Amino acid sequence: MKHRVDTLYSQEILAETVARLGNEISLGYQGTDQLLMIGLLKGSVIFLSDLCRQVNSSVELDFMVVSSYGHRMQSSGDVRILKDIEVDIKGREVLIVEDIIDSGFTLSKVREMLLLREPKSLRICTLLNKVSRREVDVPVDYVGFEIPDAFVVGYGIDWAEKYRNLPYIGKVTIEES
Ligand SMILES: O=P(O)(O)OC[C@H]1O[C@H](OP(=O)(O)OP(=O)(O)O)[C@H](O)[C@@H]1O
Ligand code: HPA
Ligand SMILES: [Mg+2]
Repeated sequence: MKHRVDTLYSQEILAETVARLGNEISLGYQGTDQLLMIGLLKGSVIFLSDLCRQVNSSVELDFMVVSSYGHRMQSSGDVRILKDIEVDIKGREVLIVEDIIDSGFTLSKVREMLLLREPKSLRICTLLNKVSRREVDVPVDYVGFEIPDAFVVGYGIDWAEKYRNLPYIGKVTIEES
C-alpha cells in the first residue's frame, strides 16, 4: 500500500520524555526494595531499554510476548499471550511497560491476568496513549505522550513488522495511487 511516514516525535523529544518518565518512576518507587518492570514485546523493546536506564535504583526485568495486530491497522481483539513472564510476582511491586495503548484490549487482558497473581502493586507506564480509540478502560499511571488518532510507527512500534528500528515516532498516511 502506498504510504508515507512523517515525524511525530523526534529522537530528541523522545529522549527528553523518557528521562522525564524515568524521574517520575524513580520518585514513585522511592524506598521500594526491587521494582519489577515487565515489558510487553515486541513493541516495548526499545522504550523499555531506554527507560530502565533512567531509573535511579536497581530494577528487575521480565517480558511477555503479546500480539493482536499482526499486519492490520486495527486490533483483531484476539489478544494472544505468546510468552508469559518467568518470575513469581506475588507480593512484588510491578510496573508494566508498554509502547502504546490504543483500544486497550492488550493491557486490560494482561492486567487482569497479572492481578490474579496478587502483586503488591501493579502500575502501568506507556510511552503513547491514544485515548480517542479506547474500547476498554485501562488505568494508566505514567504517560509519555497523549497522541492523536493516527497510526504510528517507530521506536519499537511496527506496521506489519516494518519500521520498528526508526529512531523516532512517525505517523503513517496512506496515499491513494
Ligand atoms: O491497546 P491495543 O489496541 O491492544 O494496542 C496496543 C498493542 O498493540 C501493539 O502490539 P501488537 O499486537 O502489534 O504486537 P507487537 O508489540 O509485537 O507489535 C502495541 O505494541 C501494543 O502492545
Ligand atoms: O498506532 C499504532 N501503530 C502500530 N501498532 C499499533 N498497535 C496499536 N496501535 C498502533
Ligand atoms: Mg505491532
